[in-house]
Formats: sequence, C-alpha cells, structure tokens
Amino acid sequence: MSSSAHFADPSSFQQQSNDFVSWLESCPGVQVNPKICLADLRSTGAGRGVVARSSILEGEELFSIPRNLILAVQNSELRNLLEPDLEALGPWLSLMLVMLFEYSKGTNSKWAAYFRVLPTRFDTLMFWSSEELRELQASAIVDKIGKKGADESILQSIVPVVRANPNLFPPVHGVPSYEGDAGAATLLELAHVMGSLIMAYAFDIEKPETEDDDVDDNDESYMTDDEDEQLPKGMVPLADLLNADADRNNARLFQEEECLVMKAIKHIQEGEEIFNDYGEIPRADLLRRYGYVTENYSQYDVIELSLGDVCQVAGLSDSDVESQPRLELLEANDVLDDGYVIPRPAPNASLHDILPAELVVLLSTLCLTPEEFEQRRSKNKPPKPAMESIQASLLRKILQAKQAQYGSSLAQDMQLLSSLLPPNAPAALEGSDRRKMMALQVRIGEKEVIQAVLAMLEPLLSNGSLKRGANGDADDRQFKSARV
Ligand SMILES: C[S@@+](CC[C@H](N)C(=O)[O-])C[C@H]1O[C@@H](n2cnc3c(N)ncnc32)[C@H](O)[C@@H]1O
Repeated sequence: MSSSAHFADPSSFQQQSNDFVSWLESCPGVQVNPKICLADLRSTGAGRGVVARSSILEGEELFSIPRNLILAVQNSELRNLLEPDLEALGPWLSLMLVMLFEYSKGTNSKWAAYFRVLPTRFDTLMFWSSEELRELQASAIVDKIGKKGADESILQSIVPVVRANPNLFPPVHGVPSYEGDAGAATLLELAHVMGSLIMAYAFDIEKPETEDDDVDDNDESYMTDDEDEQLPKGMVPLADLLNADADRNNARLFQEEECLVMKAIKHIQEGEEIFNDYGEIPRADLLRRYGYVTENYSQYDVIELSLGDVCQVAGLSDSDVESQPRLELLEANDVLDDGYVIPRPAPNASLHDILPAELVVLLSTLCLTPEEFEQRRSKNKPPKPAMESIQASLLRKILQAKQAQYGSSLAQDMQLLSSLLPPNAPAALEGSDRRKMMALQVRIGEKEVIQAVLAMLEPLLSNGSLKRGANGDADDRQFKSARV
C-alpha cells in the first residue's frame, strides 16, 4: 500500500505527477493516449495509479515507451564509464548500480523527473523490523525475504564499486562520504531502496527480436542463484505506475521491436483504474514483493511445508539426505524438494487437485515399513503418489504441527481482525499498525488453508483410501506436480 508516508515530499505529490507527465510527453517517441491520466490514489492506499478519463476499447494503445527511455543498463552512460563489465553483476545488481548512478546525478539525470514520482519508503518485508516480522508467525515467507544475502551482495559487489568511483557516485542526502561504517550503512540503505524499486516496479526486458508479452517474474529476493537465466531488468516509466488487481486486470505490456506498448486487454469504462497483472501470487508473496495485500488475492494463498517440518513429524532425526536413506532414495529419483506448497482448495477441489505429487510420494516413503523400504531401495524405486489413510494420518499430524507453530489460532486471529478492522483497512492504517494488519491477513490465509486441507483429509481417515487404478496402484494421474 502506498500512502503519503512512502513518498519524498508528499506535499508536492501532484506537482511531481504533472512534471513527470510533461517530461514523459517531451521525450521523443513517447505516445500517451489522452484518454488516460495519472491519478492520486493515496486515499485508498494505492499511491499513484493510471485511470481512464473516457472509455477505452479493447486492444487500444494506452501508451508507448521507446526502448531507449527504459531506465536500464543498456541505456545508461554508466556502462561506458565503468570497468569491469556491468552486466557481469547480473540483472539485479547491475540495474541497482545504474539506478544509484542516475539517482546520484540528481537533476542531471535523464530520469530525474521519473525518480521524483517513485517512492522512497516501502512496506515490503525487507524493511520490516524483527518485531513486525514476528507477526507473520510460522509463515514460510519469513525465510524467503533474503535480507542477509542481499546485504552481503550489496556490501561485496556494490559498495566497493561506489567507493572506488566517488566522481560517478557522489554521496547524496547530505552524507559527506560513503567511507567507513556509517558510509556503508547509508549506501546499504540507498541500495535497498533501489533494490525494492526493482522488485516492485521493474520489468524483465526481452530482446527486441523476441517480441513477447510482458514478463513479470516472481523471483524471491533481489538476487537469486540462477541469474544467468534471467533477462535484464529495466524500469519502464509510466508502465510501472499501474497498480495491480487480482480480478480486474485490464491492460498488458507488449514488448515490441522499438517500443514497449501498454494496451487495453478489455473494454475500460470512463473513471475505471487501469490494472496490470502481478500474477496469481499468494498474499504472503504480494507482501514480500510489493508491500501490500488485498483481500482478492486470498484465493491464491498457500501453506508451505518445509522438508524439515515433514521429517520432524515423521520421526526422522533430521532432513539430511546423506543421513536419511528414505530421503536419499527420493533424491536419487529426483522427487525430493526442500518445501511443498499446498494451495487454497477451490470450492470443489479434491486432494488430487491440491497436493503436490512429490509431497504424496514423500509421505508414502516415510510410511513404508522397514521391509517395504528395503525392497524399494533395492529396486531404486520410490512408491507411487498414493493417498491412503496412513499417508493422510501423517499429513494430518504434519498440518497440526504446522498449525501449532503459529502462536495463535485462526479463531483468535479472526476475532483480532474484526476488532482492528476499520473501514478500508489496511489503507486507513499507517506504519507499524498497517504492517501488523497485513501480517494478520497473511497468517489468517495460511491457517485457513491448513484448516481446509485438514477437513479434506477427514473422509480418507475414516474410509481408508482413494480410488485405486486397475493395476492396484493408487490413481496418481491427477496429483499436481508442483515444486517449490
Ligand atoms: C508498480 S508500482 C505501482 C505504482 C505505485 N502505486 C506508485 O504510486 O508508485 C507497485 C506498487 O504499487 C502499490 N500497489 C499496486 N497495486 C496496488 C493495489 N491494488 N492496492 C494498493 N497498492 C497497490 C504497491 O505499493 C506496489 O508495491
């Protein structure tokens, strides 16, 4: 959620929007359909957004941004000023460095008017205090924030480059220098601002030849292990001022040869907000990456069980593949995961629809008697993903143990929510209160998923097994193949 508190100089909010639009329209090649405008949506907690001034037809172009206006490594003069190769830093860190460079240039940057409409404070989980994070209780999202790794990457890869080039990166915000611990801390904070902007605003930029639809991926922290496979990232002015809505996506960015073009993918009525698509992400991820939650993303909530959670309840002393032959068998057959995601069941969903096949295989393997396991091991063949009462019973225990890891019950949380919920919350809340409210909504969603799955296990626990196939193996055709 973006309120005034997220923007520098909120009293000039409208002026900054006007200046940004004037700058944009003055740039060669930019086209902005007069039927759209930039709106002040702070009263709903959504910062800036794009709204239709008059009705727009499906397929109509909303705006077009030439590729050379994207704030990206390939368009920044830093590329020619720095040794070594910027791209070698990977998509996140290279763009972070470019943004630090352009931001430090102040009004001399081509993107100065753009920086002025971007927020400087965020509610993404990277910025939450330990006390605020505790409100997320046992949510698996807490382990995905990646703050420590991001700090290390910035300190190792960004700080030395900035310090070695003080002429390119003059200290900002009245800081005398980036030397020493205090300098490093200031730079770290500024780099996190850029990292958070990249996380919530940047697009993956495809090469012109591969013209394709908008790709807005779902990486975990600022940096991930598979950077080689990632496309370069870029900040696309105006395209990134569209908010998102799980049910009202009506626009999409098309990456064309010369330009990136935002088009209406539905008829849009006068006064309607224009929404991009952030994908089907659970509220925990929405919060981690975008710093807000809305109720209509609750349909995508999940519960994530770690391998450790499962092994502990199954009575294994640890979850190390080297010391646990049952895990070793699964690993050797490439069906072992670190974590297992169970989505919120849709109204008529079955266990087949929601349980990842790999989880069911793990449960089955853990339920084998020593003799059965030895047989499987000698043939190097894990069991098929069959859900019978024995696996259901183990899964129930695992879910109950997970439930117990949260410090409060669903009923208590629901009561708390109704006592706290002012109209339009959490938009009406600020600061830590808003964060606590959002954490409450996330953990409620996860507890609801646990409760729903527990209820779905009940018939299996009383009846014995799911339908079996003709060969006697349980019918595994529909188990989801989902990996974390
Ligand atoms: C790509 S930006 C969109 C522009 C942003 N509203 C601004 O003022 O700069 C993404 C950020 O917008 C906010 N946002 C997006 N969709 C939202 C929504 N439906 N409700 C509230 N905030 C939203 C979140 O803070 C998110 O991190």
